[in-house]
Amino acid sequence: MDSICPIGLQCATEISALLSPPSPLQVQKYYHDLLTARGCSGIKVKQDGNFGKGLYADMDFKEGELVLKDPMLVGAQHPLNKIDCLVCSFCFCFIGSIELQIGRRLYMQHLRANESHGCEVGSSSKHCHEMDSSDEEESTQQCTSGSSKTKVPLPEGIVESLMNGQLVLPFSEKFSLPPAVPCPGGCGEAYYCSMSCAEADWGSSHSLLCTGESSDSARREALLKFIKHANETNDIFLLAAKAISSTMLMYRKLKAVSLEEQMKHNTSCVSNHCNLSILLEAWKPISMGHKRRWWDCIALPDDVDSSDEASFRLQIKMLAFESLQLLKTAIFDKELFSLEIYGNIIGMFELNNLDLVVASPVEDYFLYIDDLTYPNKEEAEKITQPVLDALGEEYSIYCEGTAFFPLQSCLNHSCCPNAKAFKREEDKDGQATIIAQRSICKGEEITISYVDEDLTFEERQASLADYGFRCRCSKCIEEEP
Ligand SMILES: C[S@@+](CC[C@H](N)C(=O)[O-])C[C@H]1O[C@@H](n2cnc3c(N)ncnc32)[C@H](O)[C@@H]1O
Repeated sequence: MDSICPIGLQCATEISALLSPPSPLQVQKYYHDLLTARGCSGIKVKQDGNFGKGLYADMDFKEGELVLKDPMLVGAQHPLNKIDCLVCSFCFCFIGSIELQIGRRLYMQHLRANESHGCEVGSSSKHCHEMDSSDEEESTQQCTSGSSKTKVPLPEGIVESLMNGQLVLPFSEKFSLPPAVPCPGGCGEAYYCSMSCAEADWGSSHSLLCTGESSDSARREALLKFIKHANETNDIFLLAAKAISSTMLMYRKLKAVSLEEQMKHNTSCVSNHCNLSILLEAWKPISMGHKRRWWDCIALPDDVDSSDEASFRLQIKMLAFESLQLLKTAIFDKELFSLEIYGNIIGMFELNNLDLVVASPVEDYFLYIDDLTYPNKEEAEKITQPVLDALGEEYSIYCEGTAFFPLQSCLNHSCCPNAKAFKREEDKDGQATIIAQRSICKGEEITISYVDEDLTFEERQASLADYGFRCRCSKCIEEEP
């Protein structure tokens, strides 16, 4: 990041500016502008409650009414889920064709059949919060999709024909998907539903994270090491890399605009102060999220004794340090993004993120075949039944990942909430969807439950400790022994 932080300086001013929380005025303006830009009416972000900022109703909502659809700021598909679902790396919609989705999944599973699936280090089950029980069941498929207990493999040639489009499944044209557009950088990892998604991703973060031929080879090597480390430890590092890359790229864009303006008006502003304000502008969307250092806020896993807490937290800090060193070699070589900042970005994801879930069209396809009548059904099933047998019980798997949503992350918790982050059939599109659980009056704070509302008082408080607070809602006060 040229001239923000010249080599030799320690970037102390910049680091402390990035770590300082935005002023209430800046917060108010950011969310006002965001809601206006999205044409989002009926809600407001306010900061005068007891728990920092919160989301408030600016109109009455009826029970079951949609309160908010919130597109993500930054999100990523879980690495293991990439085996099962080919989705646009920017908007996460399914791409290719029904045949490609199925053939690719069978092929990839075959390749991985003998590989062991490691568990993530330092990952928290909280990323699953706000899912209803049926979603939880579905989400476990990600870890079990390798199971071949009930599967009858298809011949390799058939799998290949599904992937290369030679074998067309009956009625699949009714479920057409956008063709897969490969990453313009040639990494072979990212695919898109359109050129506009490819360009948007390239401009917002992928140009710094692409491992394709067009990237410098030394950086590519470093990037591959960073990605491997994240895949083997915790994929939240990939999300942090996206957040940092998007800040760096936005800084460059804003700097270029500022230089152009200066040239136009024949003025000059090359001071560090000028660069710092551009940097803070680029950092603004990330600066707004509630943050704590990752190693301070991560929940202590059940199998770690409280007497070992200090060493566990140190281990997590070391893991973040390792990841940051790899990332620095790959995408920047100065000291701007310190361990403290990296820890705060990851901590922000830990405290705010929601599951990213997108429903698979493969499920709709097989349901359609099942609903056909004689003789179409019998004819179609001659071809589709062996495919279903090869896929096994989990014939359809959702795209799953984790994402930070700028407005949803303003919602405070209550054990008797008035809203819920539902994943309804029609809402499985990668956005956060907030639905009124009962009628909500204008002016009321909108709350969701971060944990299962049916847990006992003690269980709820134990789960909420992961978010760093004890709940004092009316239900908790009533139930407190
Ligand atoms: C997802 S954020 C919610 C927005 C947050 N209030 C902010 O200022 O950005 C979650 C954090 O808000 C605070 N919080 C949310 N609900 C709370 C509650 N019922 N009691 C105390 N703190 C709460 C906790 O610090 C929690 O880690």
